Amino acid sequence: MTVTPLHAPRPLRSTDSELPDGVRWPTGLGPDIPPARNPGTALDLALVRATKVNRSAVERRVASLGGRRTVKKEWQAAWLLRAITCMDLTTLAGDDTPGNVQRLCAKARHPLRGDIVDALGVRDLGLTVGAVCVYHQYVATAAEALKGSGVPVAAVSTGFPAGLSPFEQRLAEIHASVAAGATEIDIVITRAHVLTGNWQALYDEVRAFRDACGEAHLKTILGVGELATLTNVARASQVAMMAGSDFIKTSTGKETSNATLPVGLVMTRMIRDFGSRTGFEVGFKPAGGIRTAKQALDWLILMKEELGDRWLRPHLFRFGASGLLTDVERQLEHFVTGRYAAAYRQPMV
Ligand SMILES: O=C[C@H](O)COP(=O)(O)O
Repeated sequence: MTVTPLHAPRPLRSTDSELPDGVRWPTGLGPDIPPARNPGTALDLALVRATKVNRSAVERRVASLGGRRTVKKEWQAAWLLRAITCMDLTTLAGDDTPGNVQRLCAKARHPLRGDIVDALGVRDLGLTVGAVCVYHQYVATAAEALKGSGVPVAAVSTGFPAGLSPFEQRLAEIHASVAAGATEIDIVITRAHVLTGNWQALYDEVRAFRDACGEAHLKTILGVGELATLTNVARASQVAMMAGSDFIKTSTGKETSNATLPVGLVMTRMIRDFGSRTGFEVGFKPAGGIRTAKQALDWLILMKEELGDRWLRPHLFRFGASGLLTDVERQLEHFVTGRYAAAYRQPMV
């Protein structure tokens, strides 16, 4: 199959009618019904090898997205609230401590300052982020700090970020994080399997990680900045879904190039194609370098355009981001006060 920019443009305002009225919480999208879990399929090598991506077509389609929709004022505030609910609030730093993980979890429970929440009139929503994402070392700390909040703990795993530790060790890492309280596991693939076209090895690896996760949900990080071509990104996405991934995720945040819209377009097209062939809805998580509210809106527009409203919900969409909430909160403060605050007014930890 070839990825081409064939998606018909949609009118701007009419399709926004399912978005919230003013800053009142979006009720028009219906409840966030979890999708049936993707059990995976057999590896379809013929399909994988036949998949090719036309880079200039992808770039044209991405360029057209900016003009397709703009969200302003109260609509923008509502979309930004939505972005918060889809955020995997992340800390993956060498200097992480139990103290800053606990403070991050407090922020995850109450992502916006109380005065902004009240000014927006959204206190009764009990707004939280989608998850907190940490190294295995801090899973138990985060699980304890988030107890009773309904916010899940996600652990990066399997030798994150390079994914090159011994295979048994990578499996053991998943088991340990699940035992410590992680209900979402973000694994990294062996990029060499993609670069050498060893799709069977990639499939077997992701399948084994999925089995090790048990009930925990598996997010498969492709490390797109190290996969050389968009065709490889498309093929790796397919194999990851065939092997039973619940989500496919762009990046670790540690590569030179991380989440970009062209890569996002390719991966969402693969999700769409997998869904139409199997009936299973796979989630998408762009991660790495997403720092501004404007970027968040661009990603939400891409999701709405390419996959539809179900992918504007945390069951099927997450941002992996360590710094995004600061700017989102700043923009929401501007919306309610008309002034921009300094970033230190929205401390993360
Ligand atoms: O999975 C999440 C990423 O590591 C976050 O990357 P970031 O620090 O660039 O936001």
